[in-house]
Amino acid sequence: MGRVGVLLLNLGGPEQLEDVRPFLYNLFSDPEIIRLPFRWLQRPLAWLISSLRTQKSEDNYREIGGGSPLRRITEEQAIALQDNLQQDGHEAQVYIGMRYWHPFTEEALERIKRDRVEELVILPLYPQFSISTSGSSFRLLEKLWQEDPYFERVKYTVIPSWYKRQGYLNAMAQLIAQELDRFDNPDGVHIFFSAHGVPSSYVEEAGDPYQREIEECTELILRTLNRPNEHTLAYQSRVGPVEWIKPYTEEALVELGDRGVKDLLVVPISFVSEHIETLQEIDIEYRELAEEAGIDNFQRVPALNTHPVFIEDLAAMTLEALDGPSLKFEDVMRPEENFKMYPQERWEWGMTTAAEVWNGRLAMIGFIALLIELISGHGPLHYVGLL
Ligand SMILES: C=CC1=C(C)c2cc3[nH]c(cc4nc(cc5[nH]c(cc1n2)c(C)c5CCC(=O)O)C(CCC(=O)O)=C4C)c(C)c3C=C
Ligand SMILES: [Fe+2]
Ligand SMILES: [Fe+2]
Repeated sequence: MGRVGVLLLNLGGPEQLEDVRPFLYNLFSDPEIIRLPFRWLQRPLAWLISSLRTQKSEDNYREIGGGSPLRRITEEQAIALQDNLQQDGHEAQVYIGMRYWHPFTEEALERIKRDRVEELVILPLYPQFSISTSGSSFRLLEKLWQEDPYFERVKYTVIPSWYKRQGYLNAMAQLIAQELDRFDNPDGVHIFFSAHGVPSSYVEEAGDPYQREIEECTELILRTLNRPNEHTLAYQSRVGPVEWIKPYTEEALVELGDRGVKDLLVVPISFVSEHIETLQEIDIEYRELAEEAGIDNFQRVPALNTHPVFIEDLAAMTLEALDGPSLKFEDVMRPEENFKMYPQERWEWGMTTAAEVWNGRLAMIGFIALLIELISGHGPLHYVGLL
């Protein structure tokens, strides 16, 4: 066996407040996050949306100490995985490739090349697959692979999702059981699974398996946990005006409060590290909302981070991937090449859905342009260098 590497993929997060705006710009420049009918619109729109969202995002990051802990935790996971493999007699270098912030995927590939890695396992730190997360990183990797002939030599395999693995399920069940047992009446606690949402069109039109995988993952965790508690699954972190998959976490919490639920345990399930959505959105915003709705005892299960059972399973997954058949970028699911996130496919005259969508889009662009002009004294054409 040649030199072995493991590439951990993750989203990345701003490490300090100054990073928030460029981080958001990178995120919204990704066509897997905002898909537009014209490529040329991507960057101006990314600039616009990131500018409009920076203040709100900065306020959120300020509430958790001024930055995301994602890099630190992912580095700890990488070290723990490398040590675990080494203790079992396997020499492998673990690399981190973030999609929207440092260390970027491009930097990881440079290191992999410099170290002359010959065999590589590509392991996204997302248990479930989504076009917007693992799919986006795979698409970028495929492009980088094609651009550099060095990578023709690298034998690689991709792990698309891994939420069914018993080691992961055991680690999740252990964490939940531990938190349940802190309540006075553990069996009476309502378990609330909160997953990061995606726009409904990803699932309904692009065939993103994300929602199905989240639902199946929830069932598998509950089966492993083997407790009698009632449960709910809902989706958090909606952004923008389009419809996202339902139920929404904020609505589900209010409904449970109205039903008289007093003890609630939140389980974040689409991510394996603490991040802004757990530390700020769940621990601060949703807690406040739940308490207002009458839920007196609101607790959360910590993210897996470097839980030893989880790290052991990442190591086992790596070794199985090295021994098993290799899976290429083109083998892992992705949307149709020219798929559009909005409902129209074919133009028809009259007040059709397509016409309404276009009216809405043009009105929105006009409105935003006006807003920018009012705030800054300069119009958008000035900013993109056209005036
Ligand atoms: C599996 C997890 C995630 C999915 C699916 C996902 C889709 C998705 N996200 C946005 C927009 C934003 N995401 C942001 C931060 C963020 N997203 C995830 C995970 C998933 N996103 C994480 C873990 C984080 C936090 C990283 C950190 O800094 O700790 C943000 C920025 C933060 C904010 O302003 O709230 C945005 C914006 C979309 C549009 C989307 C699906 C299309
Ligand atoms: Fe996100
Ligand atoms: Fe959020």
